[in-house]
Amino acid sequence: MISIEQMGIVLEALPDPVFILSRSGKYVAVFGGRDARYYHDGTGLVGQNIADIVKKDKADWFLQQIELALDSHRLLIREYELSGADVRGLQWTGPRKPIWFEGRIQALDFQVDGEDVVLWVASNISERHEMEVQLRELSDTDQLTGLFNRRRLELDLTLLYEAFARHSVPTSILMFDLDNLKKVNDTLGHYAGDEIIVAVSKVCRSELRKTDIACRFGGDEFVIGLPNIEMGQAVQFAHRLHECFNRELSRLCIDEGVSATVSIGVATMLPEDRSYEDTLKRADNAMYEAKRRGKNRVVAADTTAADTKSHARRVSEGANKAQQWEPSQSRS
Ligand SMILES: Nc1nc2c(ncn2[C@@H]2O[C@H](COP(=O)(O)OP(=O)(O)OP(=O)(O)O)[C@@H](O)[C@H]2O)c(=O)[nH]1
Repeated sequence: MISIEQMGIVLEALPDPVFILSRSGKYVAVFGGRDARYYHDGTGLVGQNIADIVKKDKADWFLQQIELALDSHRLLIREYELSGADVRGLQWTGPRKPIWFEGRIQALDFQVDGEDVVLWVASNISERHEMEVQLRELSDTDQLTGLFNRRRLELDLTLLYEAFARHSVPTSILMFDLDNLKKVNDTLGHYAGDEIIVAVSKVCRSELRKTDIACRFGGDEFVIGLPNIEMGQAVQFAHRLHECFNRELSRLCIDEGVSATVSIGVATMLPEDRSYEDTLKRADNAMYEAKRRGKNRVVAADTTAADTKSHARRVSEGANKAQQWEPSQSRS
């Protein structure tokens, strides 16, 4: 049999800190978690209330989890970030960086001072979390350019479409494709082609806002999502981008007779659109219209309601009617 004293030693030896917290957020007891490489010493928290030592939004979140665990009587598992600096009164001996925790929260079948209590085991999962973030970034990123890949674009455009449909946030899409990349590859080699793809993505990165989404759609095709941008602004932006592309690509000193340019199609989300794919399709059509008209240009898709309604028919007929932007059309 383990004695009460031995039980106390076992609790203190627990590698992860274990808190007993009351429904109102009082730290009733703290055990274990003594390794300062992973945890701050929490013994000073006993007797304090979470609402008095942690910022309000975080304290509210903790209280909510305690409530949930008590009401459901089921084990709750939650991940959260907390820094030593977030908690008033902690001794500054633990990790300097914010810690990612996995909290396991379980209701206990007894009360302390007339209050329900939970057991809260807090495990430091910072390394695992960092790895998960890196993995997520890798699975979202195109290897050659560092831009987002198609998978991530689809997720982000879905969110932009929801913001457009629910809150009427104007949103535009640019689709562009390199001109003559095959000839560059065939004449100057695949690395020269890669260089062009990378140069174009660098221009995207330097010209876009943080909230814009740039993606390599595949091969030599790219897509840019522009939240809060209406058609006129999108067309203006596309022209600016086009100039930057030309400037950058001409600096690459491609041999005479072999040069890469860019054809851009522009479309904006319309109330008739059922999903972002409708908008993307119009941008794609406009891009092919740019190719058809001789490449190296910007073409804006039709945006009038009548044109939009007949869009599907035009596409199925292969007519691809699109407008080329003239400065007078701009609505900056
Ligand atoms: N160097 C390089 N080439 C690629 C890459 N991905 C796709 N390509 C090439 O890009 C070309 C894309 O095909 P197309 O768009 O029909 O070729 P294009 O010469 O640009 O034709 P236009 O768009 O009509 O001007 C193909 O030759 C692909 O092999 C890549 O990652 N690196």
